[in-house]
Amino acid sequence: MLAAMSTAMDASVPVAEQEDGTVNILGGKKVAVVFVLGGPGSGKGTQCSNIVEHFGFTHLSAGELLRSEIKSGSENGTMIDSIIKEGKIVPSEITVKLLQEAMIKSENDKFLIDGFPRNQENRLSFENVIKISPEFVLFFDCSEEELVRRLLGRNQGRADDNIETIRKRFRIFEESSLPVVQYYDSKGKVKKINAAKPIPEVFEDVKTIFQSYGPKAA
Ligand SMILES: Nc1ncnc2c1ncn2[C@@H]1O[C@H](COP(=O)(O)OP(=O)(O)OP(=O)(O)O)[C@@H](O)[C@H]1O
Ligand SMILES: Nc1ccn([C@@H]2O[C@H](COP(=O)(O)O)[C@@H](O)[C@H]2O)c(=O)n1
Ligand SMILES: [Mg+2]
Repeated sequence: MLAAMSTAMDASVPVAEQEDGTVNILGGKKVAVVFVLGGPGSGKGTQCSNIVEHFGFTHLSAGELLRSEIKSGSENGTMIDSIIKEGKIVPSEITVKLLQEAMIKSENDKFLIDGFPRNQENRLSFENVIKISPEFVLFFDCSEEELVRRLLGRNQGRADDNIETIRKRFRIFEESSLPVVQYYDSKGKVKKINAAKPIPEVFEDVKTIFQSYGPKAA
């Protein structure tokens, strides 16, 4: 539902109310949000970079935001660090606040939210705080055997890319993240990609999905 309200960001931008009559964290500015999910190492970050380059989205990786929070020496840093090393999921209020700050700071109206929502608590917290429904969920599907190979070969110095934590991350993915994918699937919102193919071939399939968002502005 469009309403002629002014926003803090740009008074000329049309604003949208949610179904419950409340407005989103961007003062009601209409934005496109795509959640990007898939097992650890399925290529979410790799493909998000391609989507940013071709379609002008802003990429917000929940994992990256949490790692930056650790590096910044914030009061929650030590707690976040130990949760990530255990492959567990950080309390939603922390992650949603980081996403909220990043979205408010950005002037873009198209966001890829990578690695989120990781569980139903994440999903509900985003719905309640951010008040934006995703356009769709991009889901990268790949076998665990291939994912282990990729994660052990990633070499980016991540504290969770060791076989012990990788196994824990897979279990959390199955127990907590797949139910979120199933939830959105039941609403017809999941676009599943075969992520076992080489990177350029995966991107060909991704491109087909994003075609309607047009090329990145020059
Ligand atoms: N289709 C692919 N085929 C082979 N290797 C790939 C493919 N996609 C990504 N990779 C490689 O696999 C590793 C993991 O990719 P990436 O970091 O994009 O995954 P991710 O889903 O973001 O993982 P995480 O959830 O751990 O952040 C990287 O080294 C990347 O170069
Ligand atoms: N919504 C999220 C996303 C991530 N985490 C934690 O960060 C780790 C790394 O995430 P990547 O997406 O970069 O793989 C992940 O294993 C979680 O520990 C989180 O808690 N909540
Ligand atoms: Mg990633």
